Amino acid sequence: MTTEPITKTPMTTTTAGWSAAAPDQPLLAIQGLRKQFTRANGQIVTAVDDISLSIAPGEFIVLLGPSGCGKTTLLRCIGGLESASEGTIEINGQPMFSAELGIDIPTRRRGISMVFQSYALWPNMTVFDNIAFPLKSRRRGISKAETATAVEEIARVVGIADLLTQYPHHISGGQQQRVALARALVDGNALVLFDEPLSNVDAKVRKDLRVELASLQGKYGFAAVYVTHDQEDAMELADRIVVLDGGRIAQVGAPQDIYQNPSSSYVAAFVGSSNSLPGTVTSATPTAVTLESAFGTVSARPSDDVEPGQAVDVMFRPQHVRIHTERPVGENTWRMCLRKIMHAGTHAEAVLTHDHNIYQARVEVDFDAPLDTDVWVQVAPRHVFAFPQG
Ligand SMILES: Nc1ncnc2c1ncn2[C@@H]1O[C@H](COP(=O)(O)OP(=O)(O)OP(=O)(O)O)[C@@H](O)[C@H]1O
Repeated sequence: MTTEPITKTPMTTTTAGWSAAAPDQPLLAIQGLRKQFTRANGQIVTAVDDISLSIAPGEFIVLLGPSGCGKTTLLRCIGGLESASEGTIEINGQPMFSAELGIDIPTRRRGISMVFQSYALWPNMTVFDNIAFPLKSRRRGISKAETATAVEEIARVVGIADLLTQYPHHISGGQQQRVALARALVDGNALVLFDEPLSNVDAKVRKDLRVELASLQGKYGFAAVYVTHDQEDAMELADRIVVLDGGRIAQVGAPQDIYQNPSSSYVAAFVGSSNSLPGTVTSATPTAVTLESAFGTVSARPSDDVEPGQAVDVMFRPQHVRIHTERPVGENTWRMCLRKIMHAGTHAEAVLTHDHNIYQARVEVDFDAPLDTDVWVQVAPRHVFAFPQG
């Protein structure tokens, strides 16, 4: 597993003309970070558990995982809203936090911007003043004219130039989030933290904002740490996804890499959809894993993590399932009953059952076969994973 940053050349200046980090050093370096909370009943929760991660200038990192896996706590530690219990955080080579050395630089001096799910706009300020706020609160302020230029530029880029005199409660949720985005970007900080910023807007606006966010990042070159439990956000936005499980890193990698080579059944189930059933390994060689399951003998791709006799989760993705009405030649050919076809616009999902268990296969929109009849299902061994159980 790599926790090193990918190489990507960011722009070295941003909206307000600040310099980003040198491309050859990580913008953000986290070492051995741990955060424990004590609940009201005295129970200790380890929300972040020994996380080490480096992020390159201009890199877009998504922290992905189910509720309670520690995404927000990790983000809040980076932002200085939470003090970790152990470990270090450096931004641009400068220590921001060290439990050992007692360093804990306040949020406003970390050189970061934040965008929250709740927008967190000032209700009594116009859109203009909300966006201008970070510039006005700088210790060495900039002139009124420079502020106006910066605000107008970023408002134009995020598509809210006509709303500058409005108050937050007079504009839509999607527009409010654009204001929050503009406020985060106007200062030109090289690192922007996002905490589920799209979860309060409807699906269409979410999609639009996601595309705009990606293009803004391309334009301004800021690095991002983006928290979400939405795998579409993660797949579309991330240079690298960090999948968290119980406060620990389960896997780090480029979206396609994680999708195609998940390291565990936890990751396979969370990134992309998958079918799964239990099995027992009968042989494991450098070229193949063979196992017994409710489907009979199954051939899976090779894995260093399993050995004969081991109980495993057998997993395969719906888009790798082929459905045939006549028995095809080859391995991993199973008889299933076709129960339903669910249409989803560009494709369709066939719902199949075997021994009362449900499996899914992605099919063409025009796929047609009689329901409640038996079909043959085939999955190439290279698309079948065998993961140790647990
Ligand atoms: N202030 C707190 N006091 C006690 N426990 C906390 C506190 N904040 C978070 N936790 C616990 O730490 C763990 C991680 O929480 P965190 O909010 O970071 O998860 P998350 O992945 O962001 O979840 P969600 O997606 O639901 O926001 C959870 O078990 C949570 O209950």
